[in-house]
Amino acid sequence: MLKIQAESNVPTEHGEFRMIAFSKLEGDWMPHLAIIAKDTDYSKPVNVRFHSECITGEVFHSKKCECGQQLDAAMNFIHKNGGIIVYLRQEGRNIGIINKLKAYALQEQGFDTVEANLKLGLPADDRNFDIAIEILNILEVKEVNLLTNNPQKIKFVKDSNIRFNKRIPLQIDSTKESEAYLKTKKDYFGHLLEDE
Ligand SMILES: Nc1nc2c(ncn2[C@@H]2O[C@H](COP(=O)(O)OP(=O)(O)OP(=O)(O)O)[C@@H](O)[C@H]2O)c(=O)[nH]1
Ligand SMILES: [Zn+2]
Repeated sequence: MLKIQAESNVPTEHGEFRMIAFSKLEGDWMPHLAIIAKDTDYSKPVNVRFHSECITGEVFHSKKCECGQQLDAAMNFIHKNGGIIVYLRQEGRNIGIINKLKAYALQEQGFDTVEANLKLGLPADDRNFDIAIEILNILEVKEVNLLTNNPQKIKFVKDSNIRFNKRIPLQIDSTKESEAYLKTKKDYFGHLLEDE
């Protein structure tokens, strides 16, 4: 059973958060994390971001995607307005960093992000958000405002016991390197992205 393995306060550039590690196993090196703003009011809809891990974007500031900037924007918003970032160990839409780098190598040859996964015999997106729902239940969250552009994340909440109040868009301006990636998100996955 998924449970809280450890928790502590963490001061960050965006302010102080409570960080909680969730896993079935105590010795897990890659637990899912909840990063929670101090004054979060659970009696109102809670601002929640489901964020899938992206080491290239978040740690190394890759320009190929907007994950790092989305995480920063979400931390900023949540520190100001209360809420929770559920940080999911779903690197590369859950294909892992080795496969993501293989997919990037194919993208260098001209395949888009979806085609590259399919060419590797992998699904375009191998994620589900059941574990994020489980984490919200452990935290006793009843109703959410979801920070996302991804309709799949909204569907997972709507199909769960958690009430969906509204979506908060989390759009980052595209760059020349991320333009094609964002276009594929919109055209193939139906992401709710406004034209710039
Ligand atoms: N397979 C693959 N994964 C990628 C690629 N670029 C980014 N990713 C992964 O895509 C995921 C992006 O996840 P999220 O930030 O949760 O975002 P999302 O599903 O786009 O939805 P939003 O909530 O709108 O941001 C991360 O796990 C990245 O590692 C790529 O080219 N190929
Ligand atoms: Zn990324």
